[in-house]
Amino acid sequence: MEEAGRAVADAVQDSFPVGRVLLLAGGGANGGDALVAARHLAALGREVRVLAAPARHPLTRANRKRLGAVGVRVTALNAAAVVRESSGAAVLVDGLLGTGFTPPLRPELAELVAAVNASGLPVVAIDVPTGLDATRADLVGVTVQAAQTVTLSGLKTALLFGPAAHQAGEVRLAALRLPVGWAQAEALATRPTRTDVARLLPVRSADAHKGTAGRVWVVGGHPGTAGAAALAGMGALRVGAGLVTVYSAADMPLVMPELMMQRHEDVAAALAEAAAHSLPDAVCLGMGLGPHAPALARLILGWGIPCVLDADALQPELAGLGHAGCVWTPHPGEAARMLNCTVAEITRDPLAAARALQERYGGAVILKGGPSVVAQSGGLWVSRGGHPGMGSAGMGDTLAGIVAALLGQGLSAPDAALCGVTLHARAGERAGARHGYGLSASDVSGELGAAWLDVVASVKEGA
Ligand SMILES: NC(=O)C1=CN([C@@H]2O[C@H](COP(=O)(O)OP(=O)(O)OC[C@H]3O[C@@H](n4cnc5c(N)ncnc54)[C@H](O)[C@@H]3O)[C@@H](O)[C@H]2O)[C@@H](O)CC1
Repeated sequence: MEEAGRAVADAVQDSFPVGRVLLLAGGGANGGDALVAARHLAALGREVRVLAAPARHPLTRANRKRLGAVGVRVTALNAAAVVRESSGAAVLVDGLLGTGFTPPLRPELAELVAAVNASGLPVVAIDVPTGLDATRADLVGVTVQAAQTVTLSGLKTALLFGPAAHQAGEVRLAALRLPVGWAQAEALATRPTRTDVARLLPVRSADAHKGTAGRVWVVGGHPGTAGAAALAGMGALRVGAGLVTVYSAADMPLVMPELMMQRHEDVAAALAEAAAHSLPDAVCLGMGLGPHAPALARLILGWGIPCVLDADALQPELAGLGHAGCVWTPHPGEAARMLNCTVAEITRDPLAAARALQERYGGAVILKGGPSVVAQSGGLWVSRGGHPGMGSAGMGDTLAGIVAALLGQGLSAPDAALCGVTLHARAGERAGARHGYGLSASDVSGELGAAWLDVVASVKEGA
């Protein structure tokens, strides 16, 4: 609690260095953090006002005494006091409820939340804004709208995804030194930086050639959806695959002359024949593939080589067939089909959904979204970056091709998944800066080379 409160005081001092600070403290440990923060802010010479509920937690009680001992007066917490004390304050610290909140909010607390939101003050929330259930990405009722949330120990679902994340504002992670085992389950997701990702990217030797840079097969497209496979092929070429061949039952648009096109009425037979000759380094399948996708997925999974399963290849009948080298890339709708649940259940807790998909299907999983979650047997990673314009057709096809190309260049499935979402997001930011919401998947492909260079440059910049 001492470390938590100090981290909150530091954040307030950093972001709102002048003016009076109004702190609201609930009766639990979240309130205790607020009382500690008040003591540290007072020690920094800040003018503080503290409104507190009766302390229920023993450490909260102790910290209330310590605050009194340094001369800070604590006043009873109620909505009228919040309105009164807001006037003239520069910032409000929300320490009403944290992870101990069980919805629904009791009426007296709902009244306090309404008063906080009506105050017009910027709010720094401690751990999670009051009214958010830390384990859910949706809203469960009235919630404090924070400008900043200082979260303790680890990231929480509510701070990463959906409408809940909008309530949290800018999220700062205060890494506390806690005894092993104190960290909560929801803190297990980590958010690698670009520098972390840069260290995973493949580095070529000077004598590299097209045969050593990864031979990738793209299996997709059907009359009407041929472009999906073409986009995956473009994505693969733009992150450096040496040779990319597209197998499809449909005629392909000539998007890049470097893509090799194989059109076959019977794609399964063509693949089997080619595989008898030699297998590629990686396969990417499912984009616009249509009804034959599950049978083709079984064939390709049986080869045991690195592969990406996307779109039509994301079927419940393939549960348990994944191996260490495969990456499944569902969006929430496909994830719901794979887990036989509703889309709302997926988006309410993407971390749990990604974990469940990985356990059921094997290999690594990219649950796509803003942000995406990468699940692998060792844990969960949450992606950074991206652009809202990326919510358009074909973006997932591009990502599938990117990940396949990285697999083909020798990355493990989890590393290819993490590097893939990072490069895709960075390319989306670059293309989004030029095209805004008019962004297309081809635009993103065009920025992949520059995105790769940005990620590599982050090591020098320390980003
Ligand atoms: N997890 C960690 O590693 C740490 C956690 N700390 C703090 O501890 C907090 C959790 O503390 P607590 O478990 O004491 O819980 P909280 O302080 O979040 O909430 C407990 C209080 O909420 C009330 N409450 C619960 N549901 C309610 C509802 N529906 N309507 C109105 N009131 C409701 C309870 O009666 C109780 O008084 C974290 O959010 C964080 O701020 C830090 O002090 C230290 C490190």
